[in-house]
Amino acid sequence: MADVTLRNVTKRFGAVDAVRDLSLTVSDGEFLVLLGPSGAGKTTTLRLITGLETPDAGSVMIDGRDVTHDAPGSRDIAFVFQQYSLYPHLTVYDNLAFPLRSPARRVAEPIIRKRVEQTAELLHIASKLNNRATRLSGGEMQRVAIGRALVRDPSIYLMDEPLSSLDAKLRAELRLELKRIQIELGATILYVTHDQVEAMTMASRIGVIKDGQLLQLGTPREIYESPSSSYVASRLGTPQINFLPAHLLSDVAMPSGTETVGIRTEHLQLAARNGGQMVGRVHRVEHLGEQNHIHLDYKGETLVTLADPHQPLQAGQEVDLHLVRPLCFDRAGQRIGAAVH
Ligand SMILES: Nc1ncnc2c1ncn2[C@@H]1O[C@H](COP(=O)(O)OP(=O)(O)OP(=O)(O)O)[C@@H](O)[C@H]1O
Repeated sequence: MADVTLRNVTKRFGAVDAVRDLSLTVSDGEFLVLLGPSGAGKTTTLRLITGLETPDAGSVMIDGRDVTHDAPGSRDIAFVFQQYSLYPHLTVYDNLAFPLRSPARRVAEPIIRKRVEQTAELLHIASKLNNRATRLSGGEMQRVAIGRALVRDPSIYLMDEPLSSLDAKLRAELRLELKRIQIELGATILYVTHDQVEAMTMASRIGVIKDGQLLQLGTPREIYESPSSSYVASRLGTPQINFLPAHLLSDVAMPSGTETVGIRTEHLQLAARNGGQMVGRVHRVEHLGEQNHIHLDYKGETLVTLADPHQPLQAGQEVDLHLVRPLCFDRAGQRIGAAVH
């Protein structure tokens, strides 16, 4: 496989800066996930790598070679789209074989057969090879779409929300399989999504992107535990991180300049009233099965946290709140270090 580098890449569409001065390296064998909301510039970034778009500034390198102005076909990239993009009139076998049968490749049929069968095994669709593409479930179709990228052994795989059209159960299954396959093949993958669970579970590193800018790049753990800004902190974690204005926490020691305190569920301990400084009132208890979501009122603000379902908490009850090393942010939303408690 290969590595891919974007150097100070900018792409504008009229007045819109779809990608702004973006620099990023996907290392050989890495599973890098770009995480961002709709319109963040994720698809444009992938299209710039494939050559379907040309940057207004900056360069794209594959394995140290500047490919910025090379034709898409010469870049040796496989792209998996959000939609299945299969040939409906062809069998699964022929759909998988299609990329290998291009006249430019001239791969011999016995080799094609071997590659197609290996790929089908890898994706657990070997028994479906003779089905027409339309005679498959959604999950099977998307496996074939992924398989069409995998048969080719390209420099890099680019994946644009390939699981987003599937139901939750299939998504969870394919997440695991994609990660397994990536490790088995040692594949280099750049995967874009707005789904934090996909990013957390599959990525070697996550790049958080917003308005065409890469805000932070790091391992899932780094991004979760040490977000550079309140925006990045809000992209990961369920329930979402709570933000409180610092002036409501006058008894908590925190670095100077702290304007907002970010409180994840693990930063907040609830205890029976025992004279603590911070008192919250349980507003609502949501039963989710293995855990409860607790909605608390604190000085007119709402905090949502997780609690053990056996913890006896009821709406209307007052509880002591203890903060454990929450995240502190300045006026601009930049992180300035955890509160000392
Ligand atoms: N061909 C185009 N012409 C004009 N504007 C475009 C074009 N392609 C993308 N844009 C704009 O560029 C910005 C980034 O779009 P992009 O599709 O890269 O975002 P995205 O993060 O992939 O979003 P989504 O998750 O919705 O697919 C958006 O504001 C979009 O409207």
